[in-house]
Amino acid sequence: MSDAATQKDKLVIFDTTLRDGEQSPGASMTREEKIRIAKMLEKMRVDVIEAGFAIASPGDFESVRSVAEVIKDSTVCSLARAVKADIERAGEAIKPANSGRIHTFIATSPIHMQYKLQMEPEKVLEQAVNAVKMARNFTDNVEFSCEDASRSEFDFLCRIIEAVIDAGAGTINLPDTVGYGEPGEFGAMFGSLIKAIPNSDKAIFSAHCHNDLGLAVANSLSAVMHGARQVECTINGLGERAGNASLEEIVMAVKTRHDLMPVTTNIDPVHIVPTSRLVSSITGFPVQPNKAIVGANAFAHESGIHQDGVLKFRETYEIMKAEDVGWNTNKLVLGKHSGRAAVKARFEELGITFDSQEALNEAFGRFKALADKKHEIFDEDLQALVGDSTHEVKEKFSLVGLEVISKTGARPSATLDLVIEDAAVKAHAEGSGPVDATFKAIESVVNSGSELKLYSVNAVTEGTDSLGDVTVRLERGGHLVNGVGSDTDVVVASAKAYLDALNLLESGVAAEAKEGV
Ligand SMILES: CC(=O)SCCNC(=O)CCNC(=O)[C@H](O)C(C)(C)COP(=O)(O)OP(=O)(O)OC[C@H]1O[C@@H](n2cnc3c(N)ncnc32)[C@H](O)[C@@H]1OP(=O)(O)O
Ligand SMILES: CC(C)C(=O)C(=O)O
Ligand SMILES: [Mg+2]
Repeated sequence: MSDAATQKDKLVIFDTTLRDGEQSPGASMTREEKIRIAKMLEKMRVDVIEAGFAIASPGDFESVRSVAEVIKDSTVCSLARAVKADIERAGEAIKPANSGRIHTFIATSPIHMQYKLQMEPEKVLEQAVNAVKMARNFTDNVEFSCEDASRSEFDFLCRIIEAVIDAGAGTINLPDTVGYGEPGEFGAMFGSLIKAIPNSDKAIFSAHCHNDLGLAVANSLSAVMHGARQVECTINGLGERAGNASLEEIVMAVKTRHDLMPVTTNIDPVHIVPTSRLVSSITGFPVQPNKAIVGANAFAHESGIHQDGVLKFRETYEIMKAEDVGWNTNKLVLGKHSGRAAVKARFEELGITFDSQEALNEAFGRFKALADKKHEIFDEDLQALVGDSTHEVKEKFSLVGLEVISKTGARPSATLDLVIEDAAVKAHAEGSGPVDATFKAIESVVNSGSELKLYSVNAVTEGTDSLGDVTVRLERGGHLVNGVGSDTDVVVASAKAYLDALNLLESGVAAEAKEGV
């Protein structure tokens, strides 16, 4: 019986990212990559790291061996079929480990025994017992798995489990190999087996669930509620087909719902997000934004009502703390669903305050108009929004509408609807590009007599839907002005910046007054 068997409230976390996770098509890892991940798992205080399947290839043997050499605080494990060659190879690979485990398995379901193994149940039982005994020659930490346990017959499970415990297995793993289990039924299987098997108290029972029906975590938790004290899981739920149960979800579920599952893990959850990122970058498997715990949106709120709640009292909409699992902070994403409370709070964080409710309302109106055009409003967008509205300048010229035609092989043209001193004016011109055509069209009706000294455009945030921030510097009679304009359409932003500069010229505002724009 292993130590953990004596700690009834300790849940052993067995990570199989490096073995079952690696079985995801396309997720193969090199020895160095496995070592990097193993070190993070050790830092996170994972109890058992299944580092590979030593017989699979010389490379996998080396990986398991190297992980066994460098990892000091976690148990390092290799998988092995219930055959001599596999067990010897696994034993050799884990030899350098401070604490090494051999995990041997054989299928116990009628369908696997008949069609895959082509073995009679009695032969399977005999081979399982021999495998466990053989493994015990290398280590006293032996785990035995009844592959496809959820489709196996209860009486046969009872017989084989009792026999392998007697043969020296300290952990009995019951995998839902094909993700067929349902939480009620899967959990009940644990409860019934633990009750029925006379020597069940000599071993830790373990759940290993796959996600074919999206039930891997639910099945694992149900097993825990029925007596399982080890769960096998992977970072980001990586694994064969639809994946394995995700480590981060199980650990945080057990922690958050301790009222329902009175068990504790050794895991330090603050390393969860960095480990998730490392696994994702090594395997090239991205984490979906809405993935629990480690997805980019897991602690992000865009809705005004939620943001208002979180600002007043975080727990209104958060059951965990972002910082506890390794995020810097939770995130109030500003977008079209946001309300005044979140927008005002963000402005204040940027050092922008409003003298009156009207001023806030005006900025908020501009924010909503921009949010209708852009998915996410970033800090730079907010700064540009306010910058766009802070000059105390008489608006002699303003833009109503703009149409540009830009066709390959044809000269671009721009048609603008302007208001000049309260009168509607149409302007049209061609140019060497759409911006040039726009500026020429404005000049065709304004005749400002100014000279363009500088034109610059910046995408102030990332992404193709980002806000274009344009600066236009005009000079007339030694008088320099910097006009600015922001829009998701850079030609519109350019027209706004040009008209802003003309308004500044008309108002006599000097460029120095707006330096730093
Ligand atoms: C549910 C799981 O995740 S199980 C783990 C799955 N992971 C892997 O298979 C990855 C690594 N595997 C490999 O590299 C290879 O399959 C190896 C090296 C293990 C075996 O390769 P091969 O000898 O060429 O056999 P192959 O893979 O074609 O077939 C598997 C053989 O193992 C037998 N077998 C399968 N499971 C077991 C078991 N647990 N115990 C004993 N024999 C088993 C099969 O019946 C089959 O035997 P047969 O060749 O007599 O028909
Ligand atoms: C080898 C076993 C534990 C396995 O991965 C499974 O049955 O899914
Ligand atoms: Mg598996």
